[in-house]
Amino acid sequence: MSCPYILAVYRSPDYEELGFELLVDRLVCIGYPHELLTYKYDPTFPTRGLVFDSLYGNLLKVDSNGNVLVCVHGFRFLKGAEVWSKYPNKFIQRDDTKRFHVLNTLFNLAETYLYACLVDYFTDCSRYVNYDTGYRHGNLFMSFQSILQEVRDAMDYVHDSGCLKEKTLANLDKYLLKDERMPLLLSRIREVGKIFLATNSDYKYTNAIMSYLFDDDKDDKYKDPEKKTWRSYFDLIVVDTRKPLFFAEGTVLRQVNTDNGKLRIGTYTGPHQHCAVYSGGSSDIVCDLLGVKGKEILYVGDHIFGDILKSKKRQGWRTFLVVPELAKELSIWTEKSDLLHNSKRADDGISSSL
Ligand SMILES: O=c1[nH]c(=O)c2[nH+]cn([C@@H]3O[C@H](COP(=O)(O)O)[C@@H](O)[C@H]3O)c2[nH]1
Ligand SMILES: [Mg+2]
Repeated sequence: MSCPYILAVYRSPDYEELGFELLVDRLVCIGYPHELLTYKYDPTFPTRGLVFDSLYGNLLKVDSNGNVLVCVHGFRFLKGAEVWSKYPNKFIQRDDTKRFHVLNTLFNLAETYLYACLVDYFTDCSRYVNYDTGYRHGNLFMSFQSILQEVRDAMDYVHDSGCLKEKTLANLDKYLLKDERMPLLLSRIREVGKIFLATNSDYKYTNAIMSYLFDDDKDDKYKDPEKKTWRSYFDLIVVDTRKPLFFAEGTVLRQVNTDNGKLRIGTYTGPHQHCAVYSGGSSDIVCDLLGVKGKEILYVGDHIFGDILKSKKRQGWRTFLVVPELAKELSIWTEKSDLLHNSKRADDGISSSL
């Protein structure tokens, strides 16, 4: 199992809003205009899986074959002819990852909205001259490609510097959904199999989040000495996994000292110890430590590339992609089934009269 959005479900839109504000702060800090601070995160605009075209600065919704379904520049939706002129046959080569950046994860929602805000701002700002591939300000040219790079760097900064984690931990009730049934669910799964946790987060953050989710605080344990720590619900815990690298060569496996969160030096070579926490490693090491083969593993993740594709294609693991948005989509399909049915009938009617 991966951790964020699987075991730890962030509250939407509060968490994305926090990510967006930290991203804008970072951009302003590195020299972007202060006016950007006036943009407020709008959860109704971004959706997961959009593609940012770093040549023309557009956000695209494409189907699984690369056909462009929707194209938006800032907040302006392009009409059919405009889309055709930029994308011949209304089609893109999604494999061109230098040009097309796919915004796959729920962490990317704030980033998606930020691309729209930046393009909206620079397009309307009289200080900048608009070009097809970016903006000119005096003798400075800012390409959409450089905007992409700077936003990506800002995103990594927000994660790596710890500012997002710090704010999340300071207000866990606001940013995390807690489901009291989690310990029971994991206990039931463990009756029939083994459970492991593999997360890219570090131990300190994982421990804080999981302790909160499992009510694993010291006062409670004092009252009830039988109470189990969150770690006891797992057969194996690996942090700092660096997926997708984890599914290939991986990194050195080290043991975490759970008293102080520090890594023990040297590569861990001993047998697996229950309730121990490891850092790094690879999917092969997980199989060895648990004594299982690839196809015996069901891996639950929310990242179609980093979690699902890599584990399936490289290791033959069975996979389970969590797509929380589907619940909303399905309820729309159910609630509006009459409308959708009538619209299909009208379509069929038009086709048969042609
Ligand atoms: O540098 C980064 N740039 C990113 O775009 C990014 N997206 C997620 N994360 C971090 O990944 C961790 C979640 O990992 P898992 O889903 O594997 O539990 C969490 O700790 C996240 O902070 C990022 N770090
Ligand atoms: Mg994840």
